Amino acid sequence: MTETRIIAAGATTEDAAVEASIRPKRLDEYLGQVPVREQMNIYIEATKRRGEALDHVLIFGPPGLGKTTLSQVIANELGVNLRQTSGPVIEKAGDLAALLTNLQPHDVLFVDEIHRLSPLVEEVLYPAMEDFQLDIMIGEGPAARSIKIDLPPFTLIGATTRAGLLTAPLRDRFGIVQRLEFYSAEELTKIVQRSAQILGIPCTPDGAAEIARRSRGTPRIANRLLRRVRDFAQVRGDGTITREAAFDSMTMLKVDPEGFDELDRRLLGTIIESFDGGPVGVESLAAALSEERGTLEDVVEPFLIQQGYLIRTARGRMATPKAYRHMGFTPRSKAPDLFEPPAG
Ligand SMILES: Nc1ncnc2c1ncn2[C@@H]1O[C@H](COP(=O)(O)OP(=O)(O)OP(=O)(O)O)[C@@H](O)[C@H]1O
Ligand SMILES: [Mg+2]
Repeated sequence: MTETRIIAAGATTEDAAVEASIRPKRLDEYLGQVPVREQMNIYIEATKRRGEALDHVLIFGPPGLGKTTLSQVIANELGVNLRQTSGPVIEKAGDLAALLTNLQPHDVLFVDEIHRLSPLVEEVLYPAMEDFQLDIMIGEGPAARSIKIDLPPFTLIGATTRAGLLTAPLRDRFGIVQRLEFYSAEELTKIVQRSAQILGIPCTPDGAAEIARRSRGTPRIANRLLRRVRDFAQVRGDGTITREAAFDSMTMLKVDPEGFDELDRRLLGTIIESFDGGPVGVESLAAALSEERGTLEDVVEPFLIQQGYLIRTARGRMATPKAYRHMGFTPRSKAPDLFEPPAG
């Protein structure tokens, strides 16, 4: 089950409790994501000087990379209120109207999972984003009429795991689009060190680096592994997270040196063993793994692709020679033609 993966990128309740204390609040605490940070710094500064609302921001990236955190950092740096909601929660146009009419000028409305807004709600959002105007129907039947309400200038920050899930008209209404990338081991080492310091966990640089290396490029996973390794270090050692403590506990947790967990390995193993290395369509793969297609696409594949273990071709997913070697197989000798047209 995805939910029980130690390195699952989704948030657990325990994460939520600890995240409150270690979540960065200012831009200079938001580590890594250098281009994003530099750009946002300029946009925020310029907006403040002009005394305007920041342009609407779309943030996309796999789970746990810092979308919610960035939206909070932006609101903090702007010195405005942040209202948080999510796509599936806004059921009716009226729900959105209630949220928008309660905003103070320049406030930020954060809509998580914005790709899950209903089409009706989206329609209402367009003029709100473009002209700060609400166009809503009140009443029903012959008595129905449309009214216009002026809104305070506000900033919509939308977050989604994949930009491709958004409708084009919605995507076009965001002036700023930021894509979060997986973090490097060096960046994650800094994140682990910062969290360890806040939580009062003694941790050597080597220990932090070992945790970082196995965190699948994801801060949420790094922070979670830090807490698990702390347990281990407290029970088996003197409480200090050393490289050995990190190494041993992660062996016990079955997080491999690449940060892959069981689902990553099952996915690569299945492509190699059951589908001869691919190409295999994502639906067949999901069925073979008894996982949802969305989980594979949003959570598992992005990191494997970024790390060069998996490629997407017109005909499906393929395991790379690197994947064969990691899984203990000999790579196939003949490189398949990647540009073969899709089978009829
Ligand atoms: N740039 C960063 N620097 C330091 N810590 C970070 C950074 N980004 C994220 N984190 C840490 O990782 C945790 C997860 O981040 P966050 O909740 O923002 O991810 P998300 O992208 O919103 O995930 P989801 O898709 O599940 O909503 C945060 O609590 C925070 O402590
Ligand atoms: Mg989030």
